[in-house]
Amino acid sequence: MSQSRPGMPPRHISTTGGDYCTSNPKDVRQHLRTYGLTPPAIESFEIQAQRCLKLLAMKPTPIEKYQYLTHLRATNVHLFYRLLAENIKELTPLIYTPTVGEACVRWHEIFTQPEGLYLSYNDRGNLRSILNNWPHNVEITVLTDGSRILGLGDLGVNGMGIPVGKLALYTACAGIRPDATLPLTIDLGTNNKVLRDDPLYMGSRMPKVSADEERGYLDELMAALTEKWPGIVIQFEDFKNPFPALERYKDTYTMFNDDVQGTGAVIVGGFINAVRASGVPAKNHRAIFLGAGSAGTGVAKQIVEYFIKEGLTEDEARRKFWFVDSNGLVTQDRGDKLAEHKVYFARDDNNGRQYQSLARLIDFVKPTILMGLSTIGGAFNKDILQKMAALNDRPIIFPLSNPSSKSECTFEEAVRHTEGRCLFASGSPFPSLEFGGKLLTPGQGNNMYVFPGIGLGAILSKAVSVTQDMIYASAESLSTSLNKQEVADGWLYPDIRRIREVSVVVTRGVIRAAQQNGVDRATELRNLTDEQLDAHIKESMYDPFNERENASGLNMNGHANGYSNGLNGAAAHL
Ligand SMILES: NC(=O)C1=CN([C@@H]2O[C@H](COP(=O)(O)OP(=O)(O)OC[C@H]3O[C@@H](n4cnc5c(N)ncnc54)[C@H](O)[C@@H]3O)[C@@H](O)[C@H]2O)C=CC1
Ligand SMILES: CC(=O)C(=O)O
Ligand SMILES: [Mg+2]
Repeated sequence: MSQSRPGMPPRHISTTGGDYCTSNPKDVRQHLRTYGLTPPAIESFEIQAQRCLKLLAMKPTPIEKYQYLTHLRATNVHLFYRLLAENIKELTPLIYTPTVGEACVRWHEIFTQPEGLYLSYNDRGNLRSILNNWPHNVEITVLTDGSRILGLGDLGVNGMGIPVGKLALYTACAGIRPDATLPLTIDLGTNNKVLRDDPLYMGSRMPKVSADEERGYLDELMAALTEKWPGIVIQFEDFKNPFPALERYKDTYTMFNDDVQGTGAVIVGGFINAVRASGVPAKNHRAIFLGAGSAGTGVAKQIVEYFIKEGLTEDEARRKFWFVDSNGLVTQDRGDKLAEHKVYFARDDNNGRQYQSLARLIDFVKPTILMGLSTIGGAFNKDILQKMAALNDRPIIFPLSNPSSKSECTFEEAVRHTEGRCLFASGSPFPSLEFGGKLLTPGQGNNMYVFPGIGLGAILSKAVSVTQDMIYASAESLSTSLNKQEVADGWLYPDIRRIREVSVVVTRGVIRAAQQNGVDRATELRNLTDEQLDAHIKESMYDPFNERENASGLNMNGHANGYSNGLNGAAAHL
């Protein structure tokens, strides 16, 4: 790894096509003094991409492919994003769920280079000055404490893979410039003793600090981030208990919680289409949720809002949900102290019966909808799925836990055990399959369909806060973003290959909601027609294919992209 010179961006945070990029023309090579240090050919993107894809194919396992792509991003950021743009469906599972899950579990073993900022509990009092070490102007950060990474539990600072992966999607899906993104992991200790005892673990070896200590630390961090980068959008991600911070900061900072709010929005987006396709009116639906954590209750809260818009009273809407957690059906008389976020949905009509088994609860509730946000892989077994099929023409089955190993069922299981009749979306991707002479394609109910647009909408509108209306607007916009073919094919979510177009629609909805709520500071956007606003959104997006714009990126900080004077940083793939 080559070192940066003082005052220059560290080499590991690539904002360039790379000093040794084989597409650099002769004059750039001369300017960089790299002439002769790369093979003579001046290569097109297509040729470089061919080599990258060949190299990728040569890597036998997903984690090796992940490592290769990490290396590519670190050494030639524009090539990485071009490749991603052209192969988004194939590459997303490698840089995001499911592979990012394995990468986080093994982060301490596979770590080769820093890709974000780590702040520790011992750094308190100095957070503002440490932020100065970050060499770029930041517009958006994804922040985790690693305490609930996907459905994999507390992974401490190993959780860094999540901010890195989410922000790569911000760039790929919503065109936020790579150098405007900050992956941020706070090390407040971990309750994962196995990791703490592992000599390779790179975080502090103490148990997680108390809730009071966490609050004080986050207060300092939020103020520091906003002072350093006024207008920064802060996305909280994969906190075991995200509710206190969301409640505390939502009205005073431009922040949102992706697991509670983003997930709620993405599921409502697909759910609106599923309800339509089911043929059952909204008022006749009944939902069982396996898992009553931040994501489960976040999703249900947003669906309540949808049901209210469909004409139900809030109480009627709330009573459409039966939540099951690790202690069984969530009821008011269960005998344990319910966490605050579950109280709203706790049942009082269980006649003293405490349902422990999902199968028996299905017999009792006769649900039209089964949602999984429980982290329990395989929980929707054959018996459960067949019960749903027996009760409904088009059962809505959403196994949303991540990564794939934690999915409550696979697409294939859902299709086979419902005779191909289910309306399906999962958190992690599953392949299409042939059934009954038809090719069936699963929906992916993953917050990646909305968080890029929520973030970009907040940035462009210069929102002072991220309101509930902005979140809901992202859901509604997503539900309208399917094209005619996707609707005709019965899809619940648009094709991921159109994610950039979808992000424009979502971003526009978010900006309009910010304007209606009066939280926008970019008030000049209020006068734009939708067409003009779409054009403005597209224009603001980083385009890895735009040679001109990216060439000026090469000159960031007044330098051509020749920071290193050694060969160590040479891109092995080029
Ligand atoms: N598809 C998507 O976009 C998203 C998916 N998720 C996934 O949702 C899952 C849950 O996330 P959070 O709600 O934040 O976690 P959490 O830890 O807050 O909640 C997990 C819930 O599952 C329950 N649970 C655990 N074991 C159970 C069992 N045997 N039977 C029934 N319930 C059980 C727990 O009691 C708890 O209520 C994770 O796998 C996460 O990856 C989260 C956010 C977005
Ligand atoms: C997708 C996501 O945010 C999660 O599984 O936590
Ligand atoms: Mg998450």
